[in-house]
This record gives sequence, structure tokens and C-alpha cells, in this order.
Amino acid sequence: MEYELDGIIVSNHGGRQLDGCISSIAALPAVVNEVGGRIPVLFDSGIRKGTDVVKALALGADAVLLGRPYVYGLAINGKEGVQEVLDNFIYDLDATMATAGVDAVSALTRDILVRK
Ligand SMILES: Cc1cc2nc3c(=O)[nH]c(=O)nc-3n(C[C@H](O)[C@H](O)[C@H](O)COP(=O)(O)O)c2cc1C
Repeated sequence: MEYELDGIIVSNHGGRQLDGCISSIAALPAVVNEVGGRIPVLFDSGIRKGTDVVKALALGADAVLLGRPYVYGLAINGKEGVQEVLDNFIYDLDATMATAGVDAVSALTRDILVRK
């Protein structure tokens, strides 16, 4: 690509900096389209449960990042709290995929989503 980037993160910094900016999930599809698979697209801001992970991956993110959720676990129960947050994410992701009838992360594509 023009700037020789190794990857890109679609983020609005957790919605805490720019009043009135669009959500990062709303920005994701256009960025994915523009990148066209040439570099990894990571995503954050507002990922709170497995369904959020599924939506971001289905919209084309290669991976998601967590900001506040693991900090909440850390504040409540230290290292074990962080582990519990991560375990819950993995369980919830698994359950969401199973409920959607999807057996691989690679099968999470836009056509499993319904726009409201
Ligand atoms: C208290 C706080 C401080 C942050 N400071 C920075 C920062 O200095 N630089 C930065 O790039 N992002 C910063 N972020 C944004 C995070 O890197 C990340 O994009 C965001 O927390 C992800 O959204 P989430 O918290 O909804 O998961 C900060 C987020 C929070 C909550």
C-alpha cells in the first residue's frame, strides 16, 4: 500500500475522545472494503461480549481488541478477574457461533448478519 503499513486498527478510542464521531462498527465495512485484504484489519471500541466479536469478524475484521473489559476484571479480581473476562469471551463467542450454525471463524461473513 502507499504508506507500507503492516496493519490498521479501526477504533474510535472507545468513544471517549471525539463527541459526535461515528461508532467504529459503523466505520468498519468501508475500511475493510478499501483495504481489500492487503493488510490485517483489527477492530476495537465497544467489544463487550461474544456477539460483538461475531459482528466485527463478520464485517471483515481479522481480530478484535479489548480496552475496558479486561480492566474491569482486573479491578474486581486481579489476574483471575482478567482470566475470567477472557474465558467468558471465548465461551460466549463459541456459544454465539454455535447458535448461528457457524463452525469456524473463517465462516463469519457479512451474510450471517441482518441489518436492523
Ligand atoms: C481510560 C482510557 C484511556 C485510553 N488512553 C488511550 C491512549 O492514551 N492512547 C490510545 O491510542 N488509546 C487510548 N485509549 C483507547 C484504547 O486504546 C482502546 O482503543 C479502547 O479502550 C477500546 O475500546 P473499549 O474500551 O470500548 O474496548 C484509552 C481508553 C480508555 C478507556
